[in-house]
Amino acid sequence: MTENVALDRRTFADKPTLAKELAEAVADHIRNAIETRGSAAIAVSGGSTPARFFQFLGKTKDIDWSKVIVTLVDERWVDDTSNRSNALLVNERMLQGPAATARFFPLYSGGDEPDADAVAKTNTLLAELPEQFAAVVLGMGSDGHTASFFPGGDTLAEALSAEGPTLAIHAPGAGEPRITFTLPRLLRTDGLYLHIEGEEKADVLDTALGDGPVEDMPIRAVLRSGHAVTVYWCP
Ligand SMILES: O=C1O[C@H](COP(=O)(O)O)[C@@H](O)[C@H](O)[C@H]1O
Repeated sequence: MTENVALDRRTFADKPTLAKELAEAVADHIRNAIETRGSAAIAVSGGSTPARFFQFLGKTKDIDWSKVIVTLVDERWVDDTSNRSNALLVNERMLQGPAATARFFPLYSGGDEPDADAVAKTNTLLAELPEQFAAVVLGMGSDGHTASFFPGGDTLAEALSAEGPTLAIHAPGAGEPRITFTLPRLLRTDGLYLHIEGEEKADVLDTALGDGPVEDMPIRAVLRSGHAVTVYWCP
């Protein structure tokens, strides 16, 4: 097992404070990437946790948002009018105001299933991404999934090892078919964050940091990757 000696766990008093601090950290990465590489790309999670963080980040004024690409670490295979769509959340909560001039690269490319053609279409769009993300912000489910690396996922092993950039995955706990960036592609990032809230998820993280198979708690693949991970947590 690869021990992650580079785990930095930060605790915040409440959800608004965490969201503001995380937005400032990601904004720093964006500004640095624009300064050093001319543009910045970030990949963010969906679900319910990041909404407040998206609002703070999207309101950041001292970023040239026209040089920023925003994408998702994973997506449910639903169109962007569905309340299950991670893209809808990003559009409604982040890509308003100052951030409205950012480019958004969706992972959902149409149809009922993320079949080979649909994933190829998404991957063609993603070929425009810079080699390195400025920041990747992961979430985590109470089953230990992150991105769409779900326990029991039919392509989990490939998702954790392939170059990608994305692939389709189906899992009993996933709700819908999913598309996810692969772990190797997500690890090509300046900053890697795990944003979790509440005692239950802190306990899940503690369990994940113990021994046990990656297949049971795929977040372990991130924690054991050797990449520095900064955990943002609040009660
Ligand atoms: O389905 C998903 O769930 C996880 C966790 O979401 P949360 O609602 O518990 O915050 C999320 O990180 C992932 O991007 C999303 O597709």
